[in-house]
Amino acid sequence: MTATAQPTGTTAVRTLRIGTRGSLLATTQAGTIRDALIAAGHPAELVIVTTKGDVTPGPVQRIGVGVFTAELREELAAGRVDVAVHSYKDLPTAPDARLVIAAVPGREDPRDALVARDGLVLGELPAGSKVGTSAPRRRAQLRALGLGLDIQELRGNIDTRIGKVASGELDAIVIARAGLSRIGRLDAITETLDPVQMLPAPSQGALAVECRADNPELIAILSGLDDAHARAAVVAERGLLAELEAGCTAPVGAIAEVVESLDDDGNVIDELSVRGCAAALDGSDSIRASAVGPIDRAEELGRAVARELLDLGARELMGVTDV
Ligand SMILES: NCc1[nH]cc(CCC(=O)O)c1CC(=O)O
Repeated sequence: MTATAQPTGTTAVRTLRIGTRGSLLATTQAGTIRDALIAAGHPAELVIVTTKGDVTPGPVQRIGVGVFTAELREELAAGRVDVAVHSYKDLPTAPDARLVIAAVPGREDPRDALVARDGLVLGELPAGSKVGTSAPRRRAQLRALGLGLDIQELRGNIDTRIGKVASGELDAIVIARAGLSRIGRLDAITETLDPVQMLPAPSQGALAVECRADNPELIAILSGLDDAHARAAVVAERGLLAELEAGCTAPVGAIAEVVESLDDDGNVIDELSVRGCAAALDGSDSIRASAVGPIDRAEELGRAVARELLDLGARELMGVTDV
């Protein structure tokens, strides 16, 4: 903080306005940031911002990348809110020069989860089972497993999605485990999908805490919420996505994890493991690549995995259209 910063923990502190979407998931996520700021001595409150993604029906790949985050970013850039909390995976890969992601807090489990009727796991679903998901990445990877599943469009908030299994409209859905965790519905999960079968979306389960780039005092306050390992993982996964020139609606999965390895002298050190995949939307093929390297070269590692995917034909594969 600079010498001109207001003293904290006193009555002189202005309440920080945290912009969030109005869904239960979004307000719960933003609520954790509000609570952490208050605990650190910075009064904060939530301000609900309605986004195009909240009011437009239809698949996200048709309404456009950034539908959940663009309005929130405009409110932030215009100074109507001080902080925005996003699901990181909903942000476009292109940076917004007016803003900075001042914190990537500790991340939830990034994996996808299956919510199926009768407690079934993926391998137990009979061919022809109706499985709801509209993310092209999930659709492509599910098809590539060759289980003969009937993949159906699915949107709406988490409760609506789970409700379609409870009502019998669908046999199962695939959804981010993090979302269920945040709203206290882990009980609905019948299987957490191993990344060997289903690689999650780049930055799934992570939050982006954003503010204006011209506010160093606020950046300093928010950086107290940053988790170095979560940030490194997200930087690698997003680097992979950016190198593929793809967005959150592309059939691309990635996961980066901090793992322990031995250095040349036999000492245990933390490294970053990065796995990525690109799949044809029709499930006809999918390719994978991986790398392990220093945590402080996260972006480079992610981009290197992406280049390997490109060498293996990712561009052509991602061009295969839906069936
Ligand atoms: N695109 C919608 C979205 N954005 C963030 C989450 C879940 C929470 C997260 O990944 O952080 C979801 C729902 C889902 O993919 O099932």
